[in-house]
Amino acid sequence: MSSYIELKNFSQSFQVNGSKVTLFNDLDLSITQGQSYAITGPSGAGKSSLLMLMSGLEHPTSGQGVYVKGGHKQSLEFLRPDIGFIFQQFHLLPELTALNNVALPLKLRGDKHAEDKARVWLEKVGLIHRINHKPSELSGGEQQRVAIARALVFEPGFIFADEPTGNLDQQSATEIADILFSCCQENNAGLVVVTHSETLASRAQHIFSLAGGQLKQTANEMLKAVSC
Ligand SMILES: Nc1ncnc2c1ncn2[C@@H]1O[C@H](COP(=O)(O)OP(=O)(O)OP(=O)(O)O)[C@@H](O)[C@H]1O
Repeated sequence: MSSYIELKNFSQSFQVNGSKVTLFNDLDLSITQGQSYAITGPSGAGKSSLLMLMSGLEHPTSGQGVYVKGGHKQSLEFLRPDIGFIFQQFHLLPELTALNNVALPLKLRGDKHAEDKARVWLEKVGLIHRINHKPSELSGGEQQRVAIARALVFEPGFIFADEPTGNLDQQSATEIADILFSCCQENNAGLVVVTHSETLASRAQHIFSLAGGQLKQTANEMLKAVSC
């Protein structure tokens, strides 16, 4: 039975200098393990905010969010140990080698085989020859490969990626997208990608556009045609 995340009637607004700013109202969305999703939309539409809400790391102004695992319904806070994050700026720890960056989530969970498992993941993302390099000694594309390995090494049910190719040239972006989608598929992880790139979005099975507070599903075929 696949796990899933369900958001119902999600609304988010902020008080800025005494006036109310509404990002979205009554938004509904379901994310199922093993499926891939892209969220596109203009700058400031609330895509990153939505990612933080669906991961349970922030709370909506109103609405219900549930995480259903093994048929058991629980609040979104219980999702935290079961999600991996990937960011545009990589966010690797600068003092640690690639190996230790990837091993860290396992070490924090008390896994005695953390480094062996990290090595396997660095091999999967094509970086076995760079395991002792620190982030400053790696290219942007290599750092993002480390970040993907770190996000997936503890086999979470869901991966949330915020502009994962935003800092990369076209060739590195294509390579990173290949690795990200294939690794998530191999691990049966649900993948949610927030992006301005139509090329990246078109790889997802489900594509949404967030604009003017409305989340709308886009026909994948249409976007694929545009991005070709
Ligand atoms: N805590 C907060 N208080 C006030 N405003 C906020 C807060 N968090 C986010 N915002 C505002 O919400 C809006 C949406 O931000 P968000 O980063 O989610 O947009 P985005 O669609 O991901 O944009 P981009 O594509 O540029 O990254 C922005 O105008 C931001 O300033």
